[in-house]
Formats: sequence, structure tokens, C-alpha cells
Amino acid sequence: MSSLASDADFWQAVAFPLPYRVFLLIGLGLLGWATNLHGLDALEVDAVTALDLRTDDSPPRLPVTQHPSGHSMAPALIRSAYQAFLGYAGICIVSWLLYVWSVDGDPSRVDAYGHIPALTALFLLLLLVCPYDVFFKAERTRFIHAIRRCLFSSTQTPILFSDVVLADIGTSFVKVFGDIWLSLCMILPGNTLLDSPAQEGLLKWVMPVVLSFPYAVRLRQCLIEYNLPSNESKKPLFNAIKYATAFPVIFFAAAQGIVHGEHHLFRYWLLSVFVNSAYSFWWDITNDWGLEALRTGTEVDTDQYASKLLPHLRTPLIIRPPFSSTSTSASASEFPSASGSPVLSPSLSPTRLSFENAYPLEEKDIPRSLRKPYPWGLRPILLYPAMIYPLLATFNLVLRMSCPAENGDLLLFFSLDLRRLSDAYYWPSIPTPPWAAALMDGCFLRLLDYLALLPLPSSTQSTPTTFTMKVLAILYEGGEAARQEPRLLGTVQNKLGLESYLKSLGHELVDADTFVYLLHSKEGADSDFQKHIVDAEVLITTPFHPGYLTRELVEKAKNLKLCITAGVGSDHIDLNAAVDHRIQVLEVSGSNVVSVAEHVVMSILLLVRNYNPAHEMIERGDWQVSEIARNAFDLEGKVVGTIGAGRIGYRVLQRLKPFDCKELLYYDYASLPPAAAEAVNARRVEDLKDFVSQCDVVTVNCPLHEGTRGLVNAELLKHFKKGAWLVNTARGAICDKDAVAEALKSGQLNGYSGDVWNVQPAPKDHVWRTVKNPLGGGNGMVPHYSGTTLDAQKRYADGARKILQNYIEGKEQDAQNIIIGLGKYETTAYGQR
Ligand SMILES: NC(=O)c1ccc[n+]([C@@H]2O[C@H](COP(=O)([O-])OP(=O)(O)OC[C@H]3O[C@@H](n4cnc5c(N)ncnc54)[C@H](O)[C@@H]3O)[C@@H](O)[C@H]2O)c1
Repeated sequence: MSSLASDADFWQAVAFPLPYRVFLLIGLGLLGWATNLHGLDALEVDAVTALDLRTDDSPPRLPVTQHPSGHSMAPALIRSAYQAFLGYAGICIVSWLLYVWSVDGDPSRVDAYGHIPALTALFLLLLLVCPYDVFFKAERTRFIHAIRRCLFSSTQTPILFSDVVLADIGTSFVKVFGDIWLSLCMILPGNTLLDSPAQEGLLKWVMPVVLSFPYAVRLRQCLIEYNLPSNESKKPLFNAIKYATAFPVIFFAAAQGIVHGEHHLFRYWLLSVFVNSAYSFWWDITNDWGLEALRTGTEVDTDQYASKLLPHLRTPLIIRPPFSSTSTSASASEFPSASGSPVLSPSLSPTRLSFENAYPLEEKDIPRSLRKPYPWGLRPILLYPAMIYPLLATFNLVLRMSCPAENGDLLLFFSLDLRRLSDAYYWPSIPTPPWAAALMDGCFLRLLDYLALLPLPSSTQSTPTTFTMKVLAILYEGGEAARQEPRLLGTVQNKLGLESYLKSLGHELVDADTFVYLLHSKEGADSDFQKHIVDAEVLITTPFHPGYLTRELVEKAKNLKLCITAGVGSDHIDLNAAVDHRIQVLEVSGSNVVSVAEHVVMSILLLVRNYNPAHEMIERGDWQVSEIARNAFDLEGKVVGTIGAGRIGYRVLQRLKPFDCKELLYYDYASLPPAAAEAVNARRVEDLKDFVSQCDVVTVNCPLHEGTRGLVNAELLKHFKKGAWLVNTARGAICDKDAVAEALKSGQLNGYSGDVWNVQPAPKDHVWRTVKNPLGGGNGMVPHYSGTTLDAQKRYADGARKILQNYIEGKEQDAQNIIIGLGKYETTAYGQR
């Protein structure tokens, strides 16, 4: 029955059959993961960020890197990794003890109790995919996400660093995949746990396919990297060839099982092993280890070294020298590394310099993960004596030549795995002897090498290689309309068109569990907005479905650096709180001003001409012209005035000019340039009461701030001409809700129209929805949409993306978009200060 070679093998198969050996290797992998995270943290390497290990929705056990408290998240993550290992080990050990106790050393009972490891495997698998919040849900979810990304990522999307590492770990565990397949076969009825089942017919090819799978995943990643339009390097192609050379080794080995006796296939296999091993060895030494940069001690030419190893690490934010507001150049001595040894900063790009000049930076303005001169705490130089490296190279050569891709010998597999574990996990946490440390240093360079391999979304100098910030976007649910009309960009469905941009950075806009959130639940303590604002770095909102960022929330948002208003009007942000907390606020100035100006002119006309009651009459089936005409007028000959003569106010005046109004007036603390005022023939009135008392029509076009909140109140309305019309498309809270309703009801106002409300969405019973003048007309209210026509949406979505992009790339922002710079107002539109 058994072809087992020795008694030792036989008793191993009885007491420790293959499924348990697989459990053991997976457990070692988990432990290696935990210890390596631990070691990286001890060395101040920010693995949490580098490997994208954040689980933003997770409980405090595993929060994001940039915790609001400013503390590193690594300890929590490391604890979770150890705990997950202990939990896993506990399950496996209990299962194994039960198995050993049941079998009691009797080979004839082995298969009778084969269901114990089988059920254990099933239980572990169900635990991995369990949707309930038990057993490290956040970590499990992220792991599954990462696997999904590894297997199904788009060919247009740059590969994440973490996915490269995960897939590479897959190639280290290739034998484990094979053993999983064998274990599956062994526990099937008719087979035995004591021996590998015979693989007949097509089944013979399953094993090589399984073994090839991890190589195929890495090969695909390399080809994606190579084919990205932004890639200019041949390196991903050469790396792809390395993985491709593994397939002949695996398949020739499998083919030998089919033929009998001496066969020339053996020679092909040997050749493929040599090619695979030699090529992998060459690759390790020249690329993964970066040994061409090897120098000793003081002879290290850091300039040359940096240009070789850090060519792609040029995210301006990442390589920003620490906390310098004035730096124009950098030398090796200026920026001490985490370890205190000198490192140099790559030369600074002009865009970055101008950004820093525009926004002098202080330490707290820079995300913690980016405050070090090199990303994630990594060092750019070899730290061990040069003589270590030839030894390492020899060691690598021996292992490479003795462990071709398909090698099935368990002992060699273990040594291979040790090498691969050290290779893939970079550092152990325990103090290591010098040779081991040197080995790790080689691996450490490999990490740098990985970083250099990361594809850039575009070929520009300042394109980032990492994007670790959390962006919170509050958009509204667009329903069926948004699904049918992709130009409805301000909706959750169409995501402000940000998706393709963020994908080009390797990130997805999703509702949960990654860097970027899209939300529509925005009110109340339980809202997603309140939950996620605590660690967001960027907040994107629109005025149409505003996320109200109060001072209280600003104080909770410890990581917030930038608020982007996709549109015009940032009053939903507590701007003074933003100043106090050095949060920048930018909007897409001018993006929808024409849209609003057109709406204002339309609203003036429909009120003055008594349009809405006329249309309602027609819908009702009535026809009584006198009912309408008694309150219908011409705009010609009327006095029209705007409160606020900025971009919108001025465009309203321009559009009104051909109507031959009696006079166009404006009230604004900033006077129009004489030529501009003359062009529209507008006269400035400096006193507000005086101004409204002269107007037949008043239109409000100023921002909402402490100087304009409730500006049009009962007192001011008394000074309006009796029967004047009021149009407000600026902000609902500029007009006192009840005072306006009363004025309309009483006839002091003949009409009120606009699209903005003091709370949005407006409650169903909001008085402005239904209030009428004494003649049953005069209401032109609509939902907030004047500035969100499809044309406007395109402009403000493009503008919002540009602001985000500038921020990520460290480029200068368009000055006209900046409402709040670092710690101060950059515009006078939000009140005189
Ligand atoms: N309904 C919509 O869809 C929509 C769309 C865009 C903008 N808006 C609103 O319109 C406002 C104006 O937009 P804009 O692009 O013309 O802005 P803008 O900055 O170009 O102009 C605002 C003008 O208001 C003036 N102003 C400020 N406070 C004032 C006060 N107390 N009294 C008189 N004038 C004052 C400023 O001096 C400035 O000239 C925005 O802040 C926003 O609230 C609404």
C-alpha cells in the first residue's frame, strides 16, 4: 500500500500528515508576518503605510496609520498579527491533538480520522470569509480584498506595492499550494492520508498548473507594469521573463512523470532549471540587491547611489525635507536620516519650490508618514561591510541552483522557504547575527527596489508613487437619473469623475475599507460623515448636498489638511475654525457663475411677469387672463440691484443690460473697477437700506458669512419698496426664513425666488415651499440646482480633481481658488477682516 521511503517518513505520515504540515507552513507564514512587521517598526520603517495595511473601518485594534491622536498604528497592527497567529495556531493545535489522540499511532486508523484535518481546513476557510465581526474581521477583509486585487486588477491600473509583495509571497508558498491540492486528493474517498494519490490522465497536469499559478500572477503584474503608458523602463519586462522561466521547469518536471526510463525530456528540464536559476540569481544580485551601488564606508557616493536607487521616489510630499519653509536646495548634511546618519535629498523640483513658497510649511502641516526625508523610514545606503555581499551572493547561488521552481524535496523546500521568508519579509524582529543582518540588508534593498519598480501614473517629475491619504467625498444619491446620465457628476454614482484619476494612482473610490470614501449619510452623530472625518486628510463636498463641517467636527478631524468645495460657496465649512486649525479650504471659483447668473435672470423674469401662477392655471385647465395679468409687469423700466457684485453679481448685471432697466445698482463693500461698472452702467449704493429702498428687484449674490447671515431680515424688509421682488440664489441663510415668508404673505414682497435654503435638503414642511403673496403667486422656489447644470458639473468636477491633484503632487494651487490658505483667509469675499 505504501511507497513511503523510510520508517521516519511513515511515522511522519501517521502522526503529522500532509494537511498538518500545510497548516504549519501557513502558521509560520503568519508568524513571519508578525515578527517582520515588528522588526520593521523597531527600525522605524512605516510598513503600515508602505504595504497599505490600513483598515479604515476597523475597530481601534487596527486603525489607520495616521491615527487622530498622532500615534503610530503599527503597534496595534503588530498586536493583531500576533493575536491572529495565536488564534490560528490554537485551532490547528487543538485539531492536531484531537487527531493524534484519535489515531493513537495506529496507521490503520489514519484514514478513519482524516475528516479531522479536513473539517479543520473547512472551518479555517469559513472563518476567513465569515461576514460577521468576529476573529479579526478588518484584517480578513483586507486580506481578501488584496487577493482579489492581485488576481483581478485592471490591466490599466498601476500595481500596488502591497500587491507585488503579496504575489511574491505567493511564489514563496508555491509548494504549499501544491500540498493543498495533494491534501485535498488525499482526503477524498478511496485515497489515503498515508501516501500521495496517483494522479492519472488529465489530473497529472493539475499539479503543475497549481504550482505555476503564483508565477502567473506575478508575471501578469510585471506585464501590466511594463505596458502602462507611464512606464519607460524595461525592468518590468526583464522581471516578467524571470517569472516566465519558471513555467518550463514546472511543466518539464511534470512531463517526466509521464515518460518512462531515460528520456531527452530530462535534458530539457535540466536546461530550463539552469536558465531559471541562473537568471533568478543574476536578477537577485543586480536588481533586487542593487549591488551595483555597493561602496564601503565613507566612499559611498550618495549622489550616484540615490540616482540609482531612488529614481522613482520623487513624490514631492514624500521627499520633502523636514519642516523647511525656506529651503531652496538640499545637501547631504542638511537632512539627518531616522538613524542619524546623513542622507541626501534628491534635488527639488521647481513646482515644489513654488508650492512651498506659496505655503510655508510647518511640521504639523505635513502628514506624519511623509515627514521623514525618505519614505516610510527607509534608508538609502548599505550599512554592512562590503565583504558580506560576496558571501551572500554565493549563498544565494547555492540556494538558487539547488531549489528550482518545482523542487519538491521537503528539506530543500524548508531552506528555500527560509530564504524566501527572509527575502519577502525583509527583517526579523529578534537581534540577528551579522551575517543574517547582512542578508536582511540585501532584502532591505530589495524593498527599495520594489519601490523603484512601482509604476508612475504619468511621466511627469512630480507624480507620486504613493497615495496614502484618506479622502472623504460627500456626494448625494443620484438614483436612476445618475445611472442613466453619467454627466450627473456630483452624485455618489458618478463620483465627480474622480474614479479614473484615483485609479491611475492605484486606488479606488469605494464606500468603505480603503483610502477613499464616498458618502451621502451626512447628518447626526451616527452619520458616515462624522465617523470618517476623524482621520480624513482631504474632505470633498459640494454646496448642493453640503456636509456641514462645524467647529466641533473640525476639532475632531485631527488629520484634516484640505477641504475642497466642488462648486462655489464654502460656507458649510466653519471657515474660522479652518483658519485656527490650519486647514486649507479651496473651491472651484467661477465654475458655475454663468449657470447661476442665467438662473437669476430667469427668476427675475418669472416673478416680474407672474409666470408660475400662469403656468399652474394652464395645467389646471383654467383660462382667466385677468387673474394673471393683474400682477404681471415688464422688466424694462424697473430698478434692479444686486447685493454682491462679484463674479455672479456682475454677470447678472451684464445679462440685464439689454432689458433696458431704469437703473442697475449694486451694493458691495468692494467697488467695481470703474471700467467694469461703466460697461454695465451700474451705480454703487453704499448704504444697504438706501439701496433696497431704491430697487424694484433685489438679487442676492454674496457669500454667506458672519456679515451676511440673516442680512435680509424683518428690519431690512421694511425698507424694501412695497411689492418688490427678491431673488436669492446665494445662500438660504442670508435671508431670514420667517421674515421673508411674512413679507410675502403680507404683500410687502410681491415675490420670492431662489434655489438655496437654510438647511439642505429642505424639510418637507419648509414654509418657503408653499408661501404665496396675497394674490396666490410670487413663489419661484426650486431645489438647489442653479449652479449644477450638466455644463457646470463638468467644470466643477474637473476643477475639484485639479485641486486634489495639485495637493497630491505638491503643485501650486490656482490662487483664485484659495479661500483659506494655511492659517489665514486668502479672499476678501467672505467678509471684511
Ligand atoms: N445657487 C447656486 O447654485 C450657487 C452657485 C454658485 C455660487 N453661489 C453663491 O453665490 C455666492 C457668490 O458667488 P461669486 O462667485 O459671485 O463670489 P465672488 O467671490 O466672486 O463674489 C462675492 C461678492 O460678494 C461681495 N460681498 C461679500 N460680503 C458682502 C456683504 N456683506 N455685502 C455686500 N457684498 C458682499 C464680495 O465683496 C464679492 O464682490 C457664493 O458665495 C455662493 O454662496 C450659489
